[in-house]
Formats: sequence, structure tokens, C-alpha cells
Amino acid sequence: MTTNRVYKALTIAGSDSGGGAGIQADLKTFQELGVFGMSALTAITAQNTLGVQAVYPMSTEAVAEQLRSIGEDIGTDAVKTGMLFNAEIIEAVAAQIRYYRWPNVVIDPVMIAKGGASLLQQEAVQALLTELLPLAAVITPNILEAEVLTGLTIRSFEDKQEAARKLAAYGAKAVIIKGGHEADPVEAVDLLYDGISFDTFIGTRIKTKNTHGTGCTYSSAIAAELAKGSRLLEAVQTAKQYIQAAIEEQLEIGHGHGPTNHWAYQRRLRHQEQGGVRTV
Ligand SMILES: Nc1ncnc2c1ncn2[C@@H]1O[C@H](COP(=O)(O)OP(=O)(O)OP(=O)(O)O)[C@@H](O)[C@H]1O
Ligand SMILES: Cc1ncc(CO)c(N)n1
Repeated sequence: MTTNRVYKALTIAGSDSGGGAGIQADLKTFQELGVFGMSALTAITAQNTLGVQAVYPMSTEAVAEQLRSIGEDIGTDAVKTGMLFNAEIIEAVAAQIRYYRWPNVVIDPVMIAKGGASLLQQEAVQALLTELLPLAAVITPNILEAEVLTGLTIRSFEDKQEAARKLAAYGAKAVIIKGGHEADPVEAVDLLYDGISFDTFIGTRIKTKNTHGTGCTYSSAIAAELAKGSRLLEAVQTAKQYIQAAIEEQLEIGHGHGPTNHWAYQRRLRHQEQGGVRTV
């Protein structure tokens, strides 16, 4: 009998009852990319494609206890953090990541849901910067999140580069500034900074309102690829193809901003189709 090595990834994030973002998006992505998924819940949201109706944070002790359960028995090859909600939870998460020396930490600094609901308290931003960034293999802010984290106004490519450098200075090994929210009607461009040089990942922009959970899905795909041993550049390339397929092959679910299609990438691989993504 042969036993194949099982690669594992842990998401530390909030639950989205609607299934498109949060823990649900993360676990679906891990599964599709062939990684054993685990989760520690930081909050439960009552949420659908129309918005967030309510947020119920977990106690800090409950978050820490979930992480201890995983750390004492199973371990992980990568960690992805999403909605962390408050400073106390951030401090507890950072302490456990340090204690268990978990590798490949991908930080998605979730702040605001697409409908405008706050998923991170304002006073928690400082904790994110000082506690979590030094542990990050990569942090993946969108433009708005990068502005809040750096205090910069980001308009130009050079602004994005400056923001990336500033976030790297907090100790993150790499930074990806995502371009999903930009006005470019043709392309969705993400900028990667690894502390030395910049790379861009360019996807064909899809005209759609169904982008609920794109950020969660993208960062989870990066974590899954890192868990399997990919280098960051390859991991981001695969994640970009994964999110491109997930946005292109839309699902008609709900009456608002629908979710992405988590099985589109594997379906494409089976059919050997190419996604509209290139790396420069
Ligand atoms: N309409 C689109 N067409 C193609 N790619 C897109 C589109 N919207 C977002 N992306 C890509 O999806 C990924 C996630 O980026 P996005 O900026 O949407 O994250 P986010 O704002 O953090 O998401 P969320 O709202 O889920 O938190 C990036 O690679 C981005 O370029
Ligand atoms: C639980 C949760 N995490 C993250 C996001 C951001 O998309 C969301 N809408 N809900």
C-alpha cells in the first residue's frame, strides 16, 4: 500500500451563511486544489448575496481553542487569515501562529464586505500591522485596504508600488495589491512585490456583478498552492487562473452579488481550456 503525502491548509476566518465568501469559499478552494482544508471560525455572519444582515463574533478563547486543537494534533502546511474582526482576536491568532511556527501565512486583510458592512473594527488595524504582518508570507489587500493600512492615497501604479514597499517594511515577505476594484474596463491587474522586485498578474476583466468572495477565494488559492510546496510566483499564477475561471463561469445564485464558481478551474483543466491570464 502506498500512502501519498497529504497537504493541509488552515483558514482562520468568518462564516458566510450564503456560502460565497469567508470560510465556505476558503474550504471549497482548498478542496478544489487538492489540499485538506481545516478551519477556525472567528465570527458567524448572517449573510447572503444582498449583504451582511448580522455579525456574531466568537470569543477570543473560542478562536484560540480551535487553533490549539489543530496545533496539538494535526498541524498545517499553510494558513490563510480572512475576517478577524477585532484586535483581541488578531493578537490571539498571531500568538498561536508564532507558537506553532506555522509556515506559509497568507493574510487577506478583510475590512469591509462588498455591501459596506464592517468586518474589522477600526482600532484593530494597528494590531494587524504590528502583530500579523511580521508573520506573513504574503498579504493581499485590495486598493481600499492598502490605503487604510498605509495611510496613502493610491491613484497611480507608482502609488501601488509605494504602498507595497510600506507594507513590506512591517515585515511581510511579500505584498499583492489587487486590482479588482479599479476602473480599468479591459484588465484586472494585481501587483506582487517580494521585497526585491515587482511582477504583475493580468487577467481579462469580466463585466459582472457576481464577484462576492473573489478576495477570499484568491487568497485561499495562494495558500493552497504554497501548502503543496509551490514558490510564491507560481502559487499566485495558479491562483490568478483559478479566480479568473471562477469569475468567468458565473453562477446565478441569489438576487444580489452572486458567488464565484469554485469548480470552474478544475472543469477547465479537465477540458484543457486556457484562461485569459498572463504574467509580466
Ligand atoms: N471583474 C473581474 N474580472 C476579472 N478579475 C477580477 C474581477 N474582479 C476581481 N478580479 C480579480 O479577483 C481577485 C480578487 O480581487 P478583488 O480586488 O476583487 O478582491 P477583494 O476586493 O478583496 O474581494 P472581496 O470583495 O471578496 O473582499 C484579483 O485577482 C482581482 O484582480
Ligand atoms: C465572512 C466574510 N469574510 C470575508 C468577506 C469578504 O468578501 C465576507 N463578505 N464575509
